[in-house]
Amino acid sequence: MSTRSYAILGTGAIGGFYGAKLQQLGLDVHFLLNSDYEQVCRQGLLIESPTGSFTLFPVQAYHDPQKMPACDVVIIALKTTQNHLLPQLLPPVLKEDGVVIVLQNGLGIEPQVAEIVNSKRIIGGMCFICSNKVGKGHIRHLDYGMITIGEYQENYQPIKITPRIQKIAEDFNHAGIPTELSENLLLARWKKLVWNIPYNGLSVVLNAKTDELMNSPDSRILVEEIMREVVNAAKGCDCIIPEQFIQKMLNHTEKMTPYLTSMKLDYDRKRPLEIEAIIGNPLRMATEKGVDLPHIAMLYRQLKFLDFKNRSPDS
Ligand SMILES: NC(=O)C1=CN([C@@H]2O[C@H](COP(=O)(O)OP(=O)(O)OC[C@H]3O[C@@H](n4cnc5c(N)ncnc54)[C@H](OP(=O)(O)O)[C@@H]3O)[C@@H](O)[C@H]2O)C=CC1
Ligand SMILES: CC(C)(CO)C(=O)C(=O)O
Repeated sequence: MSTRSYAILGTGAIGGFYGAKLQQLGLDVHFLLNSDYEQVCRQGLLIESPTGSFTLFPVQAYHDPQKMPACDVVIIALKTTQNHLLPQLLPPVLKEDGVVIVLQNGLGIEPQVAEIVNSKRIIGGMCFICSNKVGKGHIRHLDYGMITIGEYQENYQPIKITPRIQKIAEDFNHAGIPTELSENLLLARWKKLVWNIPYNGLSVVLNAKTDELMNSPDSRILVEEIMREVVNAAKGCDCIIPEQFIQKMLNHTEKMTPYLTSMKLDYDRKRPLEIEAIIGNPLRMATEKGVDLPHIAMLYRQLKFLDFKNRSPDS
């Protein structure tokens, strides 16, 4: 049994789910909470999942990172819109030889984290999961769960699989969370964006679930055109995604239970949207390499407009 300790920064849909699974395995897990803190201290974390529902109790819950122990592995599971808090949240919970795993959607977060901790201690993770926080301390896992993990190196240079990510992957695997290891984090992030940019973006702009986006010939064309732009953007950043990958993502989404993307859920709850991490940063990275991305640039401006309007006091 591993003796690694874990800190979860942001005990929501993914942090709550993955952290609870790791604790269920018997690992030492410490959870940072915001508005759910008191409820979770009293009643624990309720995890509903098709793979088995359970209540995690007791929970090592904290409201203040200064009161948390320094851990071997820190999982960043906040929304990226809260990442401005990381300079306060991260240093107290990370052991001197510990590592940070960025389990957030999007691109360009690891370089931001590298401004807080040494870049040699950063790992990126992409979650292929459908999970929602549906109430205080209440996580509903709907489908999937796999995580792809890759070491971060400055400027996203590819790097061989290291023993430390193998060990972390073993913890996840033993906890029932399938993992895949990647030697090229930048490529893995771009591949995830082939899904996230069209579906997260269009779900808000067109007010639609995944099945609606797939069933209308018009929105399906838009999805495909945007996916093609993401593949071109990735190519401009030296990441080659085969053309068949687009069809694979389309087929996969057709089979998915109709799903409201995380960006649409945030929009409906009038929360800030992860526009910069999911669309703005990739758009800027590829534009700097000279790639023209008219659909994505338009999607970015539309989302910025809608997000601003949605959260203005008179909306
Ligand atoms: N949900 C999913 O299926 C997937 C999500 N992702 C990505 O994972 C990341 C996390 O998303 P998700 O889990 O859905 O988000 P959630 O909103 O469900 O979880 C974020 C959690 O962070 C907490 N939080 C916010 N501020 C603080 C703070 N200052 N201190 C402590 N906790 C805080 C929130 O608490 P409170 O609500 O009380 O503020 C919330 O519980 C995102 O980047 C998302 O894009 C990726 C793949 C799938
Ligand atoms: C691809 C998906 C649906 C789950 O991995 C997701 O990332 C999201 O809703 O933001």
